[in-house]
Amino acid sequence: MISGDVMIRLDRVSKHYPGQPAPAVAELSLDVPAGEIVVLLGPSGCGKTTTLRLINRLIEPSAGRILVDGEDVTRVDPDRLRRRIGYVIQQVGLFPHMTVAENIGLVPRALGWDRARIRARVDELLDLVGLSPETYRRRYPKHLSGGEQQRVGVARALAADPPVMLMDEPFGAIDPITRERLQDELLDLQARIRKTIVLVTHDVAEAVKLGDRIALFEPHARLAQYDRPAAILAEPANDFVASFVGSGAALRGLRLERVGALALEPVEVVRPGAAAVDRSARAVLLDDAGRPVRWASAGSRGAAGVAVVRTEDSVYDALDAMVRARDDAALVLDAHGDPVGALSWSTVVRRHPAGDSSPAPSFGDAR
Ligand SMILES: Nc1ncnc2c1ncn2[C@@H]1O[C@H](COP(=O)(O)OP(=O)(O)OP(=O)(O)O)[C@@H](O)[C@H]1O
Repeated sequence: MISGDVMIRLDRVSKHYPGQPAPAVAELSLDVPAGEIVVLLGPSGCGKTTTLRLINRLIEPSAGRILVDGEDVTRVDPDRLRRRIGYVIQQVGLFPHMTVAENIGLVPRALGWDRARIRARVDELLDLVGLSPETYRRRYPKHLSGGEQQRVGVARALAADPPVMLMDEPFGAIDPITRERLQDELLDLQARIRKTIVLVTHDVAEAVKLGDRIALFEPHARLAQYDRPAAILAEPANDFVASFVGSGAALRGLRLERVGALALEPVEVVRPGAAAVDRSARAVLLDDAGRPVRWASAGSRGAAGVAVVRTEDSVYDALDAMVRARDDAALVLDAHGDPVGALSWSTVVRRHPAGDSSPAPSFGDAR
């Protein structure tokens, strides 16, 4: 490793395509920490794909140095380099005449693994990306949905367990619902495998959701800002960044805040057949199985049931649940599913953090 935890270092890297008036990438310096997802975000033509392909030497730099795990990539044999760097692209690029198993097993075969080891690895990877090996290993790419093909593409990139993954608009061609699901799956996967991932997108929402850090480019790969998503949304470095992240930035920022970080109001739990005792607290009526049925107190009136969220959910999800329940508060459950308080709309809007200035949640359990 270079210093600290840097896995990829771009050091004043430029790429000037022959015949082009301006460089596609100009003197770009960027450190990618090990185990993080760094998103390259920016308008079309700003050099995101060029930057990505410089890292695995699909494109050679005109100037500057690129280090992967401390090694100058121009000094490494390209085949050896690419085995250490998984690569996932929008068009997936599965070979149509090969089965899913053969596609995933490409790199292990090139590495000379024996058949039993390849087969075991293929099944392990299919499981990892949520595809049943029995169902999928013998299928051909044309018999898979776009989302399934994308999962196979990810499995193939992971085949030789590379420490680094490059993903170029991996979910670009996928419908919005499947796209959300694949993004969630990528985050789940990353929590388990902790790769260093560089991912290209031009979608701000995707960048905010997936990125541990976002590198936001202006045209010609000029780095406008490199920071945590919350910082980019809250404190854009210049007018370009502010206009690129757009007017929905404040709302998007709520996806990054957890319900548990805000002050909750006390909730009284009322069991079937009992009445609320504490008139000052919100009371929620549970059914025999302990599921919330409706608010039992004055003040809160979910026209469409009780909005329920968990402490680890985002504040954005809490607002979404409130809007759907047509209510101004959501019941908050802990990781065990037990009620710990209520989050009110006004707390979100005024953003009261959890702390000693607010009343601690308290529970009357009237039976
Ligand atoms: N092989 C090439 N030869 C000449 N110019 C190229 C080549 N590849 C890319 N370019 C130019 O380099 C610039 C950066 O392109 P690049 O594909 O890296 O941008 P991008 O940010 O990934 O764009 P998009 O989001 O549209 O994919 C563009 O002006 C593009 O036209």
